Amino acid sequence: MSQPPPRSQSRRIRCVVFNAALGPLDYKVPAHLDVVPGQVVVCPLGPRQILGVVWEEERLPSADVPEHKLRPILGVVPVPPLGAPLRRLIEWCADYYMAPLSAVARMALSSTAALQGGSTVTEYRLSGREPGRLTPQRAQAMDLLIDQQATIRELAEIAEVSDGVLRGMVNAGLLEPVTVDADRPYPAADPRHAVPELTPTQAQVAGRLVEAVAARRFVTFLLDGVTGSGKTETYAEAIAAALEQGRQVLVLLPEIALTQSFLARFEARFGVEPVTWHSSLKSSERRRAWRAVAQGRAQVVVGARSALFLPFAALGLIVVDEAHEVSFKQDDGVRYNARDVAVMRGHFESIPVVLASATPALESLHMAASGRYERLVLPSRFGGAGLPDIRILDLREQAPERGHWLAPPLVEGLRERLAKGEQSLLFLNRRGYAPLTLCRTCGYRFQCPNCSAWLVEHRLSQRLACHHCGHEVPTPRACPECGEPDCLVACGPGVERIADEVATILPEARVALVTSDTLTSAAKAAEFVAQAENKAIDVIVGTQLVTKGYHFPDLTLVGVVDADMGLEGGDLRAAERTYQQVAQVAGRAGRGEKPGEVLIQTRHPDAPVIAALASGDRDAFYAAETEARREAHAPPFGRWAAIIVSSEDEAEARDAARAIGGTAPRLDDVMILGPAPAPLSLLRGRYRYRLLVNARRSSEVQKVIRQWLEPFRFPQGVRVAVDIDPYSFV
Ligand SMILES: Nc1ncnc2c1ncn2[C@@H]1O[C@H](COP(=O)(O)OP(=O)(O)OP(=O)(O)O)[C@@H](O)[C@H]1O
Ligand SMILES: [Zn+2]
Repeated sequence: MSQPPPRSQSRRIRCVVFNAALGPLDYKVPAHLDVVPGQVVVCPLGPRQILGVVWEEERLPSADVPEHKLRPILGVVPVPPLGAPLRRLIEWCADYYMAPLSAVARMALSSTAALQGGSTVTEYRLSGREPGRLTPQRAQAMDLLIDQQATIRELAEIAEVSDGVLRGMVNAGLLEPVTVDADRPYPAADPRHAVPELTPTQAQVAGRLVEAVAARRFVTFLLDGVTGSGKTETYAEAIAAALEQGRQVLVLLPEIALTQSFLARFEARFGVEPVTWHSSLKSSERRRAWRAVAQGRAQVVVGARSALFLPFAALGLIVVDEAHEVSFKQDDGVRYNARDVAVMRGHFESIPVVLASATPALESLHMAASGRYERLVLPSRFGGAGLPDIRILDLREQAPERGHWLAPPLVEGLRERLAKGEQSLLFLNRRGYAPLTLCRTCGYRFQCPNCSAWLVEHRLSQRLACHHCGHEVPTPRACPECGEPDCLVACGPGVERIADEVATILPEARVALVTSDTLTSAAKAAEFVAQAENKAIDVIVGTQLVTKGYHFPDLTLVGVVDADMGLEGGDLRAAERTYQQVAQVAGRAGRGEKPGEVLIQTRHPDAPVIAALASGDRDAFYAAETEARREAHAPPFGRWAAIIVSSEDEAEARDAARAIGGTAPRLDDVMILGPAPAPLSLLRGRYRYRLLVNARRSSEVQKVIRQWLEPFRFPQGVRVAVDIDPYSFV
C-alpha cells in the first residue's frame, strides 16, 4: 500500500471569532504562517477583519465548508497562544453559563492594546506651562488633570471634557506628550522579604497549602478562619512557595476598594506591590499587565473577578479572598460566579485553589462536609485578641429619639469610645441620605422613570438618584406634583443621615463617611485607610464597603444600625447574607489589644439569624439554614436558574414570557415557576418578566433550558437572559 497523499486539510483551521452571533468558522492557513490551537489570529469576514482564536476542530462541531470556499487567515497576533487549560475553562463556562463561546473567549483577550502590538504608548500630562486666560472647559481640565497621565481619551473622561478640548490644549502646549514603554517589567517579588513567624496553628495550615502548591495537584481548600485569625498571613506562605517554584499566583478580591489595603500588606511581606487587574486600569496598564501575565513575567496578580480569564503562562495557585462575597457573581453579560469558575480553573490547570473566608458560603461548607473541599480551620484571633462581645438592642424596647436612628445604648457607647480616644464603626448598607422622598402636602413620591424603584436622596451631591440605572435629578425645592415649596420629607435613613445624626450627638467627633460615593478612587481608599490608622477618624459610618478586610486596632465599637434590612424581600440567601455581613462587620471590632463590643439594632431579636449572631453559634445557624435549604430544594441541594424576558414594550415582554411559559417542559426533576412580573418589573427602561427553574441537583438543567428555548424566535426588541445559579432574585 502506498502512503496517503499529504492532506491539504491539515492547513485548515477552526476559529472562534469575536462575534457572538456567529458560530465557529473555518479558514485556511497560508504557507508562510504556522498556527497552533489557542493562537489569536486575524480572520477575514466579508469585507472586514475580525479577531479569532484557533480551536481544536474536533471540539467544535461545525458545518463542513468545502475546501475551495475557505479564505486564508490574514495574520497571527504576536502573543502567546491561550493555553489548553484556559481553552477548556472557556468551553466549560460557555456550556455551564449558557453563553456564546466567543463571549467567554473575549474575556481572556481583555486588552485590545495588548493585541495591537506597538510597544510604546503616547500618554499626556500637564506641561506646567502657565496658561493665559482659559475657557471654562480648559480651566476645568487644568484642575482635574493635576497628577494625571494617560491617553487623550482617558484624560477626557477624567476631566469631563471632549477629546477636542484636550487636543487643543496639546497644541497650545498646556499638555505634553510622554512616551511610555508599554512592556516595562515589574519589579520582582521576594518570597523571603519579611517572613512572619506563624503561630503553630497557622503554620500547620500554611504547611498544608505549601505542600499542595509543591505537588501541583488540583485541590480546593476552604480556609475557614475567624475574623483577624491571620488568613492573609497564612496563605501568603503558599504564595511564597509558588513564587519559589517560578509559578504565577492569582489572588481574587471582591472589590477594588479592598485592594488598597491588600497592596500595602503584600508589599510589606514581599517587598513590592503585586500586579493589579480591574476595570478602571488605563489601557497602557492593561496592556502591560496582560502581556506580562501571558509571558509569565507577572508573578502575582491581584484582581477583580475578570482576572480569572487572564492567560497565565504558568499559574501555580489561585486564592479567592472573602470567598463568600456575592459580588463575585457577575450579573450581566456572561453571568458567571467567579468563586466557582476559580475552582474550575484550578481543576483544568491542576493547581490548588484556596477559598478564604470567616463566613464561608453555605455551598462551600457543604462541599467541605461532603469531602470535595479540604477544610482548614483557624479557630482564634491572632495575638490573643478575643472575638468581640455581641449585644442585641431591641428597638421596640429601646427606641431611638424621634427622627433619630441610633438607640440610647448605642449613643452611649459612641460617647464612651470618643472619651477614651477609641474608634467606632456604624454600619448601614444603604448609600445616600434617605431611600424615599415624599411630598407632605400631596403625598407625591419620587420614582425613577426607568425603573420600578424610588429615587434615593443624596444630600451631599444634592441629587435624587436611582441606584439601579443611575438616573439622577437635582433635588427640587418644590413638589413637582402640587408645586408646594419646602414640603418634601425624607423617609428612612441612609448612611449620610446617620453621619448627620452622629454629628448632632457628638459635635466634636471626626466622622468619616465610607461608601462607593466617597471612596471613588484608589487614592481616596488609601487616604481613608491612612486616616483611620493614624486615628484621624473617631467614627466611621459606612456601607458593606467597610465590613471586611480592614484592620484598625483601635476600633472597639461596632454598631449595626438595622440588622433587619437584609431580611426583607424574601431572597433565598437573605438570612445567610445577613449573617455574613453582620459577622464580618462585627469582626472589625477589638482586633488589637482592647476588647471589642458589637451592638446590633433589630426589631426581630428572635429571628434565628439574629439569635445566632447574639450567641455566636455559627454552626447552629448554618445547620438550621442548611435544613431550610434542603426543604426548599435550594442550593446546594437543588439548583435554580432564572429566565428573564425583557423588552421596552411591556406587552411584547409579557407575550414573549407567556409563550415561553406555554411550552415549559414537564419533567419529574424540574419545576418551573412563572412567568410573573419580576420584582423589579421595570429596569433601565425595560419591562421584565421572570420564570424560575428549580431542578434537582442531578438534572441537566442547562440542556433542558437550551432545548426549551431553542425553537423561539422573538421580535428584535425582546431579550431572553438565562442566569444559572442566580444570586439576584430581582
Ligand atoms: N503570624 C503573624 N505574625 C504577625 N502578625 C500577624 C500574624 N498573623 C496575623 N497577624 C496580624 O493580625 C492581623 C489580622 O490578620 P489578617 O488580617 O490576616 O486576618 P484575617 O483572618 O484575614 O482577617 P479578616 O477575615 O477579618 O480580614 C493583621 O494585622 C496581621 O498582620
Ligand atoms: Zn432607575
